[in-house]
Amino acid sequence: MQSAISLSLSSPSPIVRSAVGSTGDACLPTPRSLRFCGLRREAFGSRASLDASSLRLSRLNLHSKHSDLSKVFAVLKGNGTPSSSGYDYDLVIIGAGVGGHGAALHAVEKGLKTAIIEGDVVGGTCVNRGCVPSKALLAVSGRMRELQNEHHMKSFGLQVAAAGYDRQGVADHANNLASKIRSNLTNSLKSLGVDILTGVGTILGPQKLKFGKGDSGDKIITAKDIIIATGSVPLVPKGIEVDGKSVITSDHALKLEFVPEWIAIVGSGYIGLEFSDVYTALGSEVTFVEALDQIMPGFDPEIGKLAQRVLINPRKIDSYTGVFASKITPAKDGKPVQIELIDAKTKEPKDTLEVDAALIATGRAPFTQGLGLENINVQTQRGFVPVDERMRVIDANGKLVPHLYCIGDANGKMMLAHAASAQGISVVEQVSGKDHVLNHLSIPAACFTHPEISMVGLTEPQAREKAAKEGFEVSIAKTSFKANTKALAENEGKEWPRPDNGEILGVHIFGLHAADLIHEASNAIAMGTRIQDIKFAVHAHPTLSEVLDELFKSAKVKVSTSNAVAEPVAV
Ligand SMILES: Cc1cc2nc3c(=O)[nH]c(=O)nc-3n(C[C@H](O)[C@H](O)[C@H](O)COP(=O)(O)OP(=O)(O)OC[C@H]3O[C@@H](n4cnc5c(N)ncnc54)[C@H](O)[C@@H]3O)c2cc1C
Ligand SMILES: NC(=O)c1ccc[n+]([C@@H]2O[C@H](COP(=O)([O-])OP(=O)(O)OC[C@H]3O[C@@H](n4cnc5c(N)ncnc54)[C@H](O)[C@@H]3O)[C@@H](O)[C@H]2O)c1
Repeated sequence: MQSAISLSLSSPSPIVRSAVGSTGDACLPTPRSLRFCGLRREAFGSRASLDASSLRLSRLNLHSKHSDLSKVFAVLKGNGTPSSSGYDYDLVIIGAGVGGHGAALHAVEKGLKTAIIEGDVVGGTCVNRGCVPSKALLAVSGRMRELQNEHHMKSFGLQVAAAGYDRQGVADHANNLASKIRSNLTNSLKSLGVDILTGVGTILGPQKLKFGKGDSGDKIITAKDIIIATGSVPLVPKGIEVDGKSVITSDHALKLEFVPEWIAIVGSGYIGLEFSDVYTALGSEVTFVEALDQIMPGFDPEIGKLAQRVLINPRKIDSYTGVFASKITPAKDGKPVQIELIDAKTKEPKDTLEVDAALIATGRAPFTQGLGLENINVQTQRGFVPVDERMRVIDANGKLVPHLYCIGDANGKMMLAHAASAQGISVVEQVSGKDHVLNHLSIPAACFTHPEISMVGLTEPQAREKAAKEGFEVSIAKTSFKANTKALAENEGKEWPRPDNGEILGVHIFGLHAADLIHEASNAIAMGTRIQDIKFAVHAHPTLSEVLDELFKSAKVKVSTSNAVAEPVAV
């Protein structure tokens, strides 16, 4: 992965290339283990390629490409120079999850003396209890599905004996991958000289913090700027008793300590859907319990329907919608898990389910315990730290708290690993003297089911609502990839540009490698590339990327470039 990315840079300097190589080589397992110190929480605490640290190290190289040699050496030297700001550090980040890690790496690149405080293990949710182990399990479920698909195998002329799995082997695979990436992340911080301060970070006042076990041994430090990156934990609604065995959250499920015959998944968002893919591939029957009127309510409605046809209907999955799980009692004394369902609107009792296990996937709660927000007059809103569009923290009087930022799950803007990291980078740009506002509508998201769902920008109803409010038309373009030579499954894409100026408002893809394909669209949105220009970009044949080529070409826009021919609008 590293060499593939650095080669594509055509870097003029061999030093730059070897910088990546040597930093990458430094990513050996660390003997130092960081331990959680004193704070209680349920579980205290990227994606297409799982090696997030390699990606970030490569990104460091990518930025360095345009710099002069002294900048390259500064990056290599890392964080050793004393802060010129008069504070102990230029930047202190509380929380070494993906958000904190991304911010720290960018801060070193910018020459800031940086420290990161971590109360548990480096990598946070994504690496230890989120993206990485869940994608490792999904990699297993993808292979199981392929091997179990006799018809598909036969079409290649392949014969495969009955596919089976070793539960502990699968669990070890997920755990080992998380450990490896945790080590990589820790070493990438160390090799750049970021000070990793162990313990709970608490803000004492403006530009002042302490860290430690919360006792007299705590150390006080000062920082010119502070970033809160304390993440989130599973949200368990009232009335649900989690015992970690038969009633579990994603924290427990990722350990795959058992594969239940019948599991109820409460909540059909990202976590619910991805785990339904894993459990059904491993032989479980799944019952969804969803409070809203349809399953997968967060997705674009049409894509949701399509996904239901492929990801739900043919599998051993049934669902209850429009109901709350009001009370869940773990299995005990030979009795199964009891789930009491009430009507989401009337609150009348509806049904009682008896299942082997229940996975609670009803969202995540921001984690700000012990952070000392009261010391700087900041009140959380539904638990989230209030921020403006530049991630600057807003106090209880609606005023910005100088030099204080909050990124990632703790601010609730977009609970995704890459969003946390991008927000961190954006803040570092600002504290280094360059204004930067992240366009959240350009941040892609993906659900790593088989096949995948991906999206960027608005859903169709959101685009129509915006159009009605702002007085423009929306053009809807759709394409399907049923007979593509490269595609082994159906791929469908949808997008909605503005016909008057060609701006892309949203793109949604369902199908093989949708999570990778979305980036052409998200980059186009981020860069402000319009339909009338991108439709002339050439895609290699035969590749899945042609689904986007077709999508862009089929969009109807009124405007044209010098190369483009104006087309009539069909809304
Ligand atoms: C099962 C699952 C699968 C997921 N899959 C994906 C995916 O495929 N793609 C994706 O983009 N996102 C995914 N996510 C979401 C992603 O994990 C989060 O959006 C991301 O981890 C948020 O990063 P963060 O840095 O804000 O917080 P976190 O990763 O939660 O890190 C916060 C860190 O702060 C530390 N901390 C907290 N308080 C303190 C304190 N006071 N002092 C010191 N340290 C403290 C914690 O110990 C933790 O290490 C998934 C989440 C889950 C649960
Ligand atoms: N591939 C990815 O990027 C990925 C994967 C997993 C998680 N995540 C992130 O983690 C976060 C949490 O994921 P999630 O799936 O837990 O949350 P979610 O918000 O995506 O879905 C929660 C679902 O639970 C339902 N619900 C809530 N309370 C309920 C109740 N009492 N009874 C029945 N249904 C109820 C909601 O209506 C909703 O559909 C997401 O915001 C997501 O961004 C991302």
